[in-house]
Amino acid sequence: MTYEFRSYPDREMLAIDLADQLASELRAALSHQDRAALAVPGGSSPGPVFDALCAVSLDWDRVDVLLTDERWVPETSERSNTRLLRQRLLVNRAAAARYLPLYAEAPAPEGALDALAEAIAPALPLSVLLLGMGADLHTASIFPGADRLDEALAADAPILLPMRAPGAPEPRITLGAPVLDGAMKKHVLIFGAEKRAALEAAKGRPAHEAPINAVLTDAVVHWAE
Ligand SMILES: O=C1O[C@H](COP(=O)(O)O)[C@@H](O)[C@H](O)[C@H]1O
Repeated sequence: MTYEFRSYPDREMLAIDLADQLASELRAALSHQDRAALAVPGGSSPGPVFDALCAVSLDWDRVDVLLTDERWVPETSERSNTRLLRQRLLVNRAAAARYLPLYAEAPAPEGALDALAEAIAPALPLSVLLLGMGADLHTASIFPGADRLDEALAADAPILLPMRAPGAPEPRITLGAPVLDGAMKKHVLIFGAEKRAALEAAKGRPAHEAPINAVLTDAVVHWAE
């Protein structure tokens, strides 16, 4: 597993530069295919990247945008990744993109899983993927110790899986590792010394202990303090 590690002087420069790279890769994908699919994380890290990316000029109406994972909470919740996306990415020029949701009103992810996966399937493979990572080495909602970890990491994992984990306060829904790993371009966004050290310490560990390792081959990791 080899990945490139890019260190930036600060988070603002990282956000601008990374948004620029994502935009270039989307443009390149759109130059030889009708539509491109962009998958992005939720959580606390990607907001500034979204702020820069939503303003770039590209054929957004030919871009499908989806989350890598969602917390099973309504959009009114502060913890909703969809809410973040609607506020910070699906605005400005990027408002023209087609959004493929990872949440529907149902008491649990199992109640909406098939319909959500069916809508995503035609947009695959992902053209451009941006992932986040927790200090526990989870990525998307593939957590160490999660109930369906083995299933999510398997070569024949479904597109979408429900997930429950000790480190996650609510049920989750997540893209499976093969869909993530199969993206044409892969980027991981991490901030802070703790995550950098965790990623370094993850080298050589099996993916069920360090899920991030399932998606790192040929990825670019973007880091700032
Ligand atoms: O819960 C989640 O966590 C990860 C990492 O989030 P961060 O707040 O540490 O940046 C995120 O990538 C994922 O999409 C989200 O659901």
